[in-house]
Amino acid sequence: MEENGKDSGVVAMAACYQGFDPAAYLQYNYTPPRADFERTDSIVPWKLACLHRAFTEGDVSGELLVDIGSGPTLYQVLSGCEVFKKVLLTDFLEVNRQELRRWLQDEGGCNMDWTPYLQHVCKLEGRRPSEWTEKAAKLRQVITDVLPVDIHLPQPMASGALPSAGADCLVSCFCLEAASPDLAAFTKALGHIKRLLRPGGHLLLIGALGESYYFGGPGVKIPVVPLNEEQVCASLKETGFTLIRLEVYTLPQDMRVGVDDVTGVFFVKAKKE
Ligand SMILES: C[S@@+](CC[C@H](N)C(=O)[O-])C[C@H]1O[C@@H](n2cnc3c(N)ncnc32)[C@H](O)[C@@H]1O
Ligand SMILES: O=[N+]([O-])c1ccc2c(c1)CN[C@@H](CO)C2
Repeated sequence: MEENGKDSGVVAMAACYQGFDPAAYLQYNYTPPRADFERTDSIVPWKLACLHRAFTEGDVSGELLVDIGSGPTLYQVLSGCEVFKKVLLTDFLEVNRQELRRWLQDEGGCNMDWTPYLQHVCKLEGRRPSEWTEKAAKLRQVITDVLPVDIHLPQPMASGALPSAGADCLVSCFCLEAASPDLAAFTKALGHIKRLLRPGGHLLLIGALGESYYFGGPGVKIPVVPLNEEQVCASLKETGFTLIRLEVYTLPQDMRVGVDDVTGVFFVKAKKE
């Protein structure tokens, strides 16, 4: 711990993110092959299927869904937007919050066309893919804000950002392990975000397995806490979450495209008792 009370590893992680490039990040991870809706073994369709099932199997409900560490993406809430009246997106970087606001304001200038994602989730919902325009409108209606967040603070969001009882559901994808200097900080951050969730609320957590770095832009190499399934389960247990389901995706060789050294992806559905 440094004299100003900030952990040096956390300060170093924040410095790594100063070069983060939303457009490059989207290009690296959210275009084919990693986002190929014609391939059953592509990563993004697998994530969307996990999220769709988790949001629609009947035990998740309430008013408010909060996505922690949204980055420049909103695939995380494409299913949740049909279940919750209000959705908040959050990120540490203004460049990412701006990217999300550009899409929400629908005034052009976005670095991403989410149409194939909207169409794919409509299909998962048994709707015609052409209903993607209704889903886009629903998203723009329920996502009421894009707010700052810092998972390393005991109170990750500004006081008053959430109702005193907390959110009814949290989703967080590739954030904690990619923003933490080590496993202890990862686990501590999990405890911090748990405080944003009401008792009985659910956490849907997606993350990288076996990853030690990723590129957040050209030449922007960001260290990642390499996790295995046992460590994920141990951190959830240590922070008092009840594990409901853990699913694991192992990357086929052609999904390893040089933008990181990730070997697998985990999906966790857990509950705060
Ligand atoms: C790998 S990206 C994940 C983006 C997106 N959720 C996804 O699924 O692709 C990691 C995100 O964590 C954010 N981040 C970095 N440090 C953070 C912190 N201290 N608290 C919260 N988020 C942080 C970054 O700004 C970035 O958007
Ligand atoms: O394949 N994907 O869908 C995908 C999406 C985002 C990310 C990864 C893979 C792996 N690296 C993480 C950063 O730690 C970010």
